[in-house]
Amino acid sequence: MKPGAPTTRAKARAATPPARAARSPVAPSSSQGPWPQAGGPPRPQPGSAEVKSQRPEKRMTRDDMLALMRSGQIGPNATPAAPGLSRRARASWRPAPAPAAAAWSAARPRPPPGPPPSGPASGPSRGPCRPRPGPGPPGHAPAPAPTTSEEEDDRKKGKGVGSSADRAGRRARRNERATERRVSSPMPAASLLNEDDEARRGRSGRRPHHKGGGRHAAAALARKSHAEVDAPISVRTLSEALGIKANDLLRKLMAMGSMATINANIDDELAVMLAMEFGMTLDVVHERTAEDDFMQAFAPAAEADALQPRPPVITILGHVDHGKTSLLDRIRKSKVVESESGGITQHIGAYQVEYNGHPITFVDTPGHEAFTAMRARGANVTDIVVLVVAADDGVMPQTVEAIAHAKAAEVPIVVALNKIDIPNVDTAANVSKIFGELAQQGLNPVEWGGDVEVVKTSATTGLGVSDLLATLETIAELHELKADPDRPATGTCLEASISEGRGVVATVLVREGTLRVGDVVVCGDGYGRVRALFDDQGRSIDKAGPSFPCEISGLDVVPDAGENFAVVDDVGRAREVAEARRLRTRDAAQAERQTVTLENLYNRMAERKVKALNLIVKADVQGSIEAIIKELEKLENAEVPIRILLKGVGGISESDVILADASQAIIIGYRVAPEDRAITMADEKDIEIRRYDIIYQVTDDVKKAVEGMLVPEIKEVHLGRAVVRQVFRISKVGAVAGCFVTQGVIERSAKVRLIREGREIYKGAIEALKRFKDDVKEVPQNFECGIKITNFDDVKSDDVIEAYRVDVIRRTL
Ligand SMILES: Nc1nc2c(ncn2[C@@H]2O[C@H](COP(=O)(O)OP(=O)(O)OP(=O)(O)O)[C@@H](O)[C@H]2O)c(=O)[nH]1
Repeated sequence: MKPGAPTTRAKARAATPPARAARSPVAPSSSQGPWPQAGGPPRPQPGSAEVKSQRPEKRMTRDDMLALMRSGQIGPNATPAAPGLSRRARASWRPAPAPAAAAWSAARPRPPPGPPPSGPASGPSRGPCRPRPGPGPPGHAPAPAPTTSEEEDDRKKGKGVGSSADRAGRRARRNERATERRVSSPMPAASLLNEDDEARRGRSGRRPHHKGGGRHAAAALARKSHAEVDAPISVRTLSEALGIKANDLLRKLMAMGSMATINANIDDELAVMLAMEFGMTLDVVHERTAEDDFMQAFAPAAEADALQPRPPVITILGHVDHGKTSLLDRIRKSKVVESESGGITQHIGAYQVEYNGHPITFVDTPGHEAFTAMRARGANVTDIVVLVVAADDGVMPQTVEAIAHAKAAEVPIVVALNKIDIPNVDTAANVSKIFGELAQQGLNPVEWGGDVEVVKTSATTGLGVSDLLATLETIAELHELKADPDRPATGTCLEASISEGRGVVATVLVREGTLRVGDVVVCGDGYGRVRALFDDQGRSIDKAGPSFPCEISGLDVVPDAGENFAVVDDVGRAREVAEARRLRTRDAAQAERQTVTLENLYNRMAERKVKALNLIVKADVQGSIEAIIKELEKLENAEVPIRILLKGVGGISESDVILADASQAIIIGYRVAPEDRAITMADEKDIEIRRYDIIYQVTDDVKKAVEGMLVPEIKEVHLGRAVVRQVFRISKVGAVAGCFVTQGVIERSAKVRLIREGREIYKGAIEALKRFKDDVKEVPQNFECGIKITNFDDVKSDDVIEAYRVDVIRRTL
């Protein structure tokens, strides 16, 4: 990547809506003293109410800017009389919130006219930023304005606070810190130039002439070659930032194939390109969002000293029925497997066990193919994977898949060769066959000179289980797993659901820090204060440290499994992050809907003729929904699309029934019950609510329903042929063909086709089939018979009657 090229993160930031309104104000230092005003009202004093609502009141116009430049207050020749004029102050008529950047001359030498800077322009050349520090990393009090202590120190030490050199130095330091806090798009125009452009510019020292850039481009070059603009960028704000008439920008945009209006927002990249067209570099400044601050919580611990050993997180993976739950059961000496519906693990479970006085965390993931996504998550939170392979079955498709997940997570794998108690499986031949299968998947057993430990186990007898634990302990020790228990907790949501009486309950795995009752957490789109914490045995606990799995209640909405969570320092900030996320989720969903509408307009019109199976899926936990959806995806077919109109965690409500009624949908309740009113309404409206607690029953039923809706296949089966030898005309009956069956059989119920001179004359049914005077059901080859064709009397000698049957074949998926 070219230095300074836009990064994915920058793009993501660009897409992040600013959360300005709720941002914490910056408390100005008491030592700042009087501040030069840019013609605006007096600067508010620290702690005053005015400080708390510092928003731009008026954007600076180009004329304003020119007036300031003329007066010498800003610009390259700014006089020391206006040394502290902030960029914000330059850009808007409003009180400066805090001591800002020094004049251009102090903090950022103004780039000379001519070629814009090439290479990374994200360094000092990005220049001063307005001081708008974020509220600090989650879990911490908002950082004080960083200038305060230094200035106070200087003041106390009697340093020449008033000397302009000192002031400039301090301001430069402040600017550096402020730049670190600021989220600025590292997307200088120079980075978007292609090599040719750069080469051309390098040779000539000037930007190539752009047709249409015109006089204003030249003027811009003469005025300045670099600008900053706050996101979101409208044509108007860009025009003000660049000092180029909005009409010129609009014309240029049109030439670039983009229609816009003066108030339309344009994206960062386009703005940077537009600035380039006028020979300028542009930095897009994004207000630091609550999300940006929130994400800091996941940064690795800064202090190595703070790290302490933590329990390993071990995930059990493997093919269905190879004994994962039984093995974990044996390890826990509990009986989880007996409580599972249909004997299949349906949810992710996480447990902590003690071995040799050390805790080990186990994550049990279901082995059913439908739970691939869940398993993937399991592999991603884990330190070590135990791959359970049944000794009587060997490496199976989901074993291979599990290996892929473990490899993707780059974690060590220990193989538990389970069910070794089954007679005749612990033979050299069988074991070496399985070793071969493992080696084929890149897991070379230690016994074969590789590095993968294979431990023979029996969940039934307990054989080898302690060897397995000892192996895991050794590997964990080798990896020196550590975490900082003293920082605000972060971790992963493994599962979440709504529980009656407890509200949203999430199973989380703490990765760093310590989670406590009363902590405010953000998890996915949800937030809330942790009302209660429970361990894997359902016991109430006060806190959960690193690698500890626990259930939390108190979130306001059900987060998606796999979402990260972090503790933040107050509910307001948590709400801000969660609400911004929900907004983005909604916008994304809306954008998706719109895209579908536009892109598939014709398809959709055609679709109206197509039958579809509409479903509403309600389930106990998010993971179940994912699993059901994944299974249903396998039933996808062009003829009967399966439309999941609504999917959600929780019981079946009246509104679900209303939706089902309006859309002729079937409601699928997976391990949830309908509310009483929903049952009554469903009865009234004849809506089908189908309840399940085993996943394959859902898919079996949906499959049958889809198959029932497929247009059946119609197949003609030839039965026989008869030649008309003579025609009998009988009053009140009509023409009866006296025939000889030349091939096959003529059945009374058959359909017939009358062929004359090789051409089909008529297609119909047999009204009567007789042998002599008797009605018969069929007449075989080489026999004579009388055939009366329904509603057809134009039969002639030598006509051929072909009999056939129409089979309607139900289609399957
Ligand atoms: N003989 C024998 N049977 C075992 C052993 N381990 C598990 N089983 C049996 O194998 C079957 C499946 O065991 P589970 O523990 O449910 O298997 P699982 O891999 O967790 O299955 P899913 O949760 O469906 O993925 C059960 O009937 C167990 O009793 C073992 O070591 N020996």
